[in-house]
Amino acid sequence: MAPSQKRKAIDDDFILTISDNEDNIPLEEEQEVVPRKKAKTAEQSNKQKKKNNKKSKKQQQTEDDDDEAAETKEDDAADLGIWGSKDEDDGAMDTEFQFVVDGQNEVDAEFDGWGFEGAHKGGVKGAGANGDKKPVDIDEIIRRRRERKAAKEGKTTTASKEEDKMEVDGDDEEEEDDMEEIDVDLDDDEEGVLADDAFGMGVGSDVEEEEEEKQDAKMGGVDGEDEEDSEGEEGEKKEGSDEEEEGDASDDDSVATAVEHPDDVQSSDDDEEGIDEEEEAKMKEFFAPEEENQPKKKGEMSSFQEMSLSRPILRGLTSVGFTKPTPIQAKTIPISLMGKDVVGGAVTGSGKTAAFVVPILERLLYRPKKVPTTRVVILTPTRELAIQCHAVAVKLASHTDIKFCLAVGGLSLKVQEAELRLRPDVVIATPGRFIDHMRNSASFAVDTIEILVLDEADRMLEDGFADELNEILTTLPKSRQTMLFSATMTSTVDKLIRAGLNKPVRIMADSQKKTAGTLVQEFVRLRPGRESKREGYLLHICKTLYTERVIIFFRQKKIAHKMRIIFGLFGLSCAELHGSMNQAQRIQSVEDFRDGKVNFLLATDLASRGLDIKGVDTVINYEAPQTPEIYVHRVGRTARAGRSGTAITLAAEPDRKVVKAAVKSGKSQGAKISSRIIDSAVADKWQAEIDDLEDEIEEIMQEEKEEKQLQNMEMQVKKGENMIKYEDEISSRPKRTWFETQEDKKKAKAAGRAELNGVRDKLKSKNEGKLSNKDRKKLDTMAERKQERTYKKGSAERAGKGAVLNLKKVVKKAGVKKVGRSAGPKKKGGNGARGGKGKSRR
Ligand SMILES: Nc1ncnc2c1ncn2[C@@H]1O[C@H](COP(=O)(O)OP(=O)(O)OP(=O)(O)O)[C@@H](O)[C@H]1O
Repeated sequence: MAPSQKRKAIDDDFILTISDNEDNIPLEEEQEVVPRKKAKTAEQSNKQKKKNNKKSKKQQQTEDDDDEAAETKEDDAADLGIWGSKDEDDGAMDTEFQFVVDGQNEVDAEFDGWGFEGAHKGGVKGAGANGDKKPVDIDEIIRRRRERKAAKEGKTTTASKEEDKMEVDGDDEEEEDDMEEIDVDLDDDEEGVLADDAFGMGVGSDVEEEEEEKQDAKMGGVDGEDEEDSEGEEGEKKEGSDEEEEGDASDDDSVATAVEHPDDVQSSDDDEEGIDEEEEAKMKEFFAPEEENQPKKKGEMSSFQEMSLSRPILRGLTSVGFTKPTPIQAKTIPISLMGKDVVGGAVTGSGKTAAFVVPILERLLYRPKKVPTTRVVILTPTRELAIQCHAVAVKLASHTDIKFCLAVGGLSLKVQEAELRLRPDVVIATPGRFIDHMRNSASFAVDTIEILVLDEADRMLEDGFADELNEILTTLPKSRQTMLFSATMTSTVDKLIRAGLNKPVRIMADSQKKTAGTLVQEFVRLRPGRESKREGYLLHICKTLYTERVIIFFRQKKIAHKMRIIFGLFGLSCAELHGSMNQAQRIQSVEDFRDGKVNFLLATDLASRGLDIKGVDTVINYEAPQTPEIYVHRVGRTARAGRSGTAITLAAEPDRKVVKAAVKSGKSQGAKISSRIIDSAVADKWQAEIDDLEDEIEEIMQEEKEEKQLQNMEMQVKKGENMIKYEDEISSRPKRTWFETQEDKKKAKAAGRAELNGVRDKLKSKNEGKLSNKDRKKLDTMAERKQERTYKKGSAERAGKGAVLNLKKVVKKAGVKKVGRSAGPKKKGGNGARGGKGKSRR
């Protein structure tokens, strides 16, 4: 178990390494590397390194070996600084900070972004080989149907009828709206940000609808019934025994089910708005003093060379084209090298991964090597993210002998067990699979872990992961260094306590920014009653406006899949990415999109966090996500690393709350926000085209279902045969155990859903376990939205007076009744992992 030694007090001048074993020197060019003892000696080694590093030619010019030049450079750096010349160091990214994105001479010729090699090597399951489930190919179904149809009609054409039609339509369309893009001030009033009539402000809030409300409430089933549509985010719950048998068992066991919408319910950004005195005091107590995260001199760390990094690490950085640290890297690397706990936040696409990977690698260079030992664990909420993080780490460590193991669900347990037996230095995992190995892989021990990283930490600290995280945190040695990162990093102490941090240094780069400065945010307003035309709007956008390198986010798998069929029918090349797919399919989709084989990636929030796919030009939100935080992550898939990008959100009434928050936050940071007007007639025309295909869509779904059933049957037969053939071996395998019962798992899943969707339980807890009529109404509106019943008429409208009257009434009402802005229910304190009781392990 955990070694009992306590973390020593840290001398600022002394940079901790994983080991102080001086016999251990990095793999290559020994003479180049000076094992670090004191920061002062590192300065000398820097000079040596710089000499040998062609990459740093520029710096070399200014910082030659003589002290004078070095001083001049230091002054220059202090003037410019990564935080800008004029600023007081407020943590914001220098507006002049430039990512050096492409064209670096020494970037590995083969380097083309992060790949999924790790997953392929890790024995990705369900790839269609060895009798595994093959994906059912929608395009193939569409093609077959067309061929059949053509044969029936005596035609030989395989071209899409719809395509032809659209070509005819195309011309007038271009002339129509087309895309009157204007910079509209969405902030029509102080309070509202959006106009009173924006996004159907009145719809769904009319008292006269109470009757209907009750009626709807009787329909019930807002929760439960949605299980099937549930969102797959981490999807690790069923791992372990099930996974091995099922192959892709964890695909539908999501934590993050999209069920409810936070419309009119406090969102978490409300929670965090305005830190009260109590919280401030807690923060002061919890975090290390502010000065500890300040570099000694401004601009001190404006290059990697100045961070005393060893040559193999510098070479790794060079090989991926990182010449200059981003602000979060510049701030985090020196502090992390000291062994301090870190809570880090920086805008999406600003290089957080390297911010924690680089210091880890640097420290590992000096580890004792006689006995291979696993010292580092990096946990992420999704498999794709872990695979990507593994790729980044492997690439950055390409000039070292550091070993990695990728331990995520959906990849072969056996391969991972074999790798873990060799005690790799770093394990990159999703929580479920990590626990599985902790409990069931005999040769894997965690009592040697010295560093733990939680990537997308705010997500990991949510209720859905609570049990898993507690299990991990209480098992890992308490003396570890812990680092948390996210673009939406919470500073709320009660939440952070869970992570078992020890006086963490809080590093918030780009603190005033929530989205990248290079991002343009567009909103397409769907007025009341037009929500049912969403598909038409989307198709119009994808056919005529944003036609390549587009990720489209959906809240439900079901809708994403339907849209995938529609896209196929309209000749748009696309791939899906959600929790109903097995791991091989998920990886295939990302690869197809990354490699440009398809233009559109139709994804759920499984893909909203962390994915770094080069050259994504556009993110489309088919509807607003559940929370402003998820919005930030979704739109952060584009405009990364200094590149430009556009996010476009279809915003109807149910999206109002999140859109409002996004606009408000965007405006406050001076983001580029505009309203895109799309002629409703055009959207209607596309919608009509889609509606005409409704039967065909149904039939395709049916055909797909039958094909899947057939495949399942074949798999069952194969499984049965294997059972007979290898009965002895299979029955002699020790049964894998899990720390949670099925019941616990269900609860955790429900908690995850509630936290992500953030609504029903909060509402209930507000009112002693009961839902008020008003709250029920909100939930019903959400349920209605889910059922795709799109617009509910008010009594005025039913009486033929039109929606306007309704709206007026609401506006009038709003004038009388001031809507309060409460801080929202405060969550109780965390579990305190350090002091928490660990469940006994086998
Ligand atoms: N120092 C650097 N110089 C140039 N490019 C960099 C540097 N550091 C990171 N990048 C690039 O920036 C991109 C984003 O990095 P990364 O994925 O780590 O961002 P992130 O902050 O973790 O984003 P998210 O919050 O979305 O997870 C990557 O493509 C990476 O290659």
